[in-house]
Amino acid sequence: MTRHVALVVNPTSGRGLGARVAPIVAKRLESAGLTVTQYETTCAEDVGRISAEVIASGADAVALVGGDGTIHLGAQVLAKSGMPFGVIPAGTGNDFARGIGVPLKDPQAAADLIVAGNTRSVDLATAKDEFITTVVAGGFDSLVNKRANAMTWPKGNARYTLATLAELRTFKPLQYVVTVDGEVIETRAMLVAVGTGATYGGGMQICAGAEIDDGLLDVTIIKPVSRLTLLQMFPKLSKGTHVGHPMMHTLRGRTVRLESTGVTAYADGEILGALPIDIGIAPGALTVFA
Ligand SMILES: Nc1ncnc2c1ncn2[C@@H]1O[C@H](COP(=O)(O)OP(=O)(O)OP(=O)(O)O)[C@@H](O)[C@H]1O
Repeated sequence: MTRHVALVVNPTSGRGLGARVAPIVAKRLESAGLTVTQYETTCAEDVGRISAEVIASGADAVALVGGDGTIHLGAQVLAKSGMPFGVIPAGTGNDFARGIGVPLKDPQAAADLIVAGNTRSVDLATAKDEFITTVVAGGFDSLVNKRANAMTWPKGNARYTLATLAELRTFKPLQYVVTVDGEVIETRAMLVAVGTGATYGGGMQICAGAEIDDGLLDVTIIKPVSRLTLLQMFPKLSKGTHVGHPMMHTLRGRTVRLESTGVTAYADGEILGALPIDIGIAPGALTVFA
């Protein structure tokens, strides 16, 4: 039986990469014998609305072409629907795709995962009535995220580096109360990040070692350090060689409450809302081709 795949494309993701990648993917899926119906989103709301329509239409699978923001929007509808979903990375960060092992720079290879049809279930975090597919940033990293989102240049991950340098000039450690499965930790910190996946910001392994299907949230607290130490850590975060550094405190749990004054949390690269926030886990909520 021919499988019917709905290709939902955010043409603006990755500054137009989504629009460029979509026809390559459609061709690949069709040449493998799949039937493809393509939808282009015109605004953020379209991603969820079209995904819901596609689920109701009885398509066999959805493929989302976009970055982490697009995946976040689609996941709100696709979670717990049982609809298998393929990721075609076309954003600047692509951390969800990275976490599930989808090739990041080869749309044909990403499409081939949908053709092969092997699926797995992955966990989602939950907070403020939203599903989160990667990491919640709450501290210095949310300021970096905010600044990077407002920058138009440079295009790729270098935006996060420049935003980090700019924020470092004025940042002061914050006072937090972090409650993990009822254990209360009162601490000063540069940031507290909570994730189901390991990375954010285009490959920074802030929750290094996080397993996306273990039913647990990974919590990373970065203790107060000098600007120089934090700067020296950044290349290590991308390589994962920061693990074990005394400034890193890591925990795992099923519920996390983050409290700090004046901090806005970001999730999947977009604003989540002001702290305090309660983060939970929805084990195996999303079925992905991988
Ligand atoms: N036509 C559109 N369809 C969907 N979303 C859109 C559209 N135009 C603007 N957006 C907004 O674009 C945001 C960013 O999309 P996305 O995250 O997929 O790309 P990116 O920012 O380039 O990648 P990344 O998040 O991986 O860095 C979405 O969260 C959404 O709010």
